[in-house]
Amino acid sequence: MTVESLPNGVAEHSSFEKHAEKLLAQRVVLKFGGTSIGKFASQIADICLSSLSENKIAVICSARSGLSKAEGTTNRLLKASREAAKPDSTKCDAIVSQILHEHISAVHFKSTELSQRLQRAMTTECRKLSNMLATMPKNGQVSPENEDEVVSVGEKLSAQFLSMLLEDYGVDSEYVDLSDIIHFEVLSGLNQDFYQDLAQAIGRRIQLCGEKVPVITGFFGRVPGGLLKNCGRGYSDLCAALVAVGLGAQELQVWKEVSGVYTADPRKVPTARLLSSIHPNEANELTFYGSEVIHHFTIEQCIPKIPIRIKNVLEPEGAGTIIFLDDRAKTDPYHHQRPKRPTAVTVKQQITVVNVHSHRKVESPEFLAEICKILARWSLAVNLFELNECHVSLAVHSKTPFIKGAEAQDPDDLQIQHQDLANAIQELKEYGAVDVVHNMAILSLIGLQLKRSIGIAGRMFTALGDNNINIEMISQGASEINISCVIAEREALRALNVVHTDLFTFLE
Ligand SMILES: Nc1ncnc2c1ncn2[C@@H]1O[C@H](COP(=O)(O)OP(=O)(O)O)[C@@H](O)[C@H]1O
Ligand SMILES: N[C@@H](CC(=O)OP(=O)(O)O)C(=O)O
Repeated sequence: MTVESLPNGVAEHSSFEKHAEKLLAQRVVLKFGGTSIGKFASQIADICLSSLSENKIAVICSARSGLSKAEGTTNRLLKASREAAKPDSTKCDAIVSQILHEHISAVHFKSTELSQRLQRAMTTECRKLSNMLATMPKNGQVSPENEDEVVSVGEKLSAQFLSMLLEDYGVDSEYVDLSDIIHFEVLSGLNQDFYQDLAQAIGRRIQLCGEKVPVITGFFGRVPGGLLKNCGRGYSDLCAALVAVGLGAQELQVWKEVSGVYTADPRKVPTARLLSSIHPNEANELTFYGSEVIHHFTIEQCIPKIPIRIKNVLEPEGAGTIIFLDDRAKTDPYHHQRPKRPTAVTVKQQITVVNVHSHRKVESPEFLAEICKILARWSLAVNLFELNECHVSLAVHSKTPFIKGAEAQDPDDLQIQHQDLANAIQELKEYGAVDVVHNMAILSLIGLQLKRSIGIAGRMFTALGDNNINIEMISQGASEINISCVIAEREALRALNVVHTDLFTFLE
């Protein structure tokens, strides 16, 4: 229909134009986390409706969690896959029944027909899961491919749920399963070419939905070597980024239960302030050093093309925090002359410090090379590294650092990681005297402005010293936007508040 063919005057014309604009407009991609889907499904439906009135949208879902991620569907599925690999396990059916029961009890639709359709679809999905678990090899090992296939059921269930919920709200929607989207050749591993091809494949698949709102699994496969193994938990953020790139979206919105990125974790620092924007490098550094607001692969994929906005499902009208390249300097000529201050402070707990004093039986370069080889052999990710020719101090996280939501990991995994650390320490002893200090934390001050400011590090260390907080190790310079130090874990919360008060509240 053309504008001229519209039967009546201006009102129709403007509503037509609005419709045409919407058709031509780039999409907004909305990603919802598992706990939000578990606790706030009706708010999510309202958010989608409100966004739809202005934009074309695409929706990505993580697997449903009840009250916490630790008790969420993904954790239950991981447990089921481990159980299925045992020769004598009898627990799989009970886990699958519990997952199905939790999903079915969350369905409170107006339409009985839709409720029944969804219940049937979810029952079929869980029956397929049971069969899959029953036929898995019983050799105590779960292959990455089998683990992925089991875990993907979480996102399949939640995306089907949300798609039908939107239907129940009168929105024409389509469930999109990306668990078998990879049908192109993966030539050399999961590099940027792979992610580019994947984003294009995802974009093509979603375009098939036409005018329907795509509700997409936050899980994509079949990833060579496994999605979980390659990307870790929190992969739905990455999936959302690829959807956004594949669609050339105008913005990726990651909806959470916090209003955005704050100057410190708002659950730990009551005076923390919401940041209206944050540079991608700062956001990545925050994620790595304990403020896991978003999986860092997400940022890598979206930036510089697509801005990411963190928003709160419980406060949808808030602007949230935008993660994008810093153009404040362009729009605000006085930006660089203002008092230099850090952007945020964060703390990473469960750190072990390992000090190795060389017994000088090998030359210094060999000593350092051997230490690095041992760390690589036991897959230990070192958060801080301090060295001179015959002494090395390492701050190691007892959990794999890039895993968002690592606190939700299974105790078995943690046991393996502790064992890896113990094995590494044993090998390090061949090269020197080793002492190990457990129960430490890394406190990090983060900000692009740090490289241009004088005296901030001194001020941070003085604030800690004035409050009798002992500093075990200092790192400044490896990253020019981060000043970190190691302190006792029992002081972590107090240190965070002390530094926040001194550098964010008083440094105005
Ligand atoms: N600087 C920070 N700004 C905002 N949230 C932070 C920060 N540091 C840590 N967090 C924590 O990150 C979490 C992110 O929100 P949440 O909705 O709980 O995550 P998810 O969607 O992964 O379940 C919150 O628990 C919050 O306390
Ligand atoms: N369900 C997956 C993926 C994910 O991203 O979860 P969430 O969006 O709830 O953090 C996990 O638990 O890791």
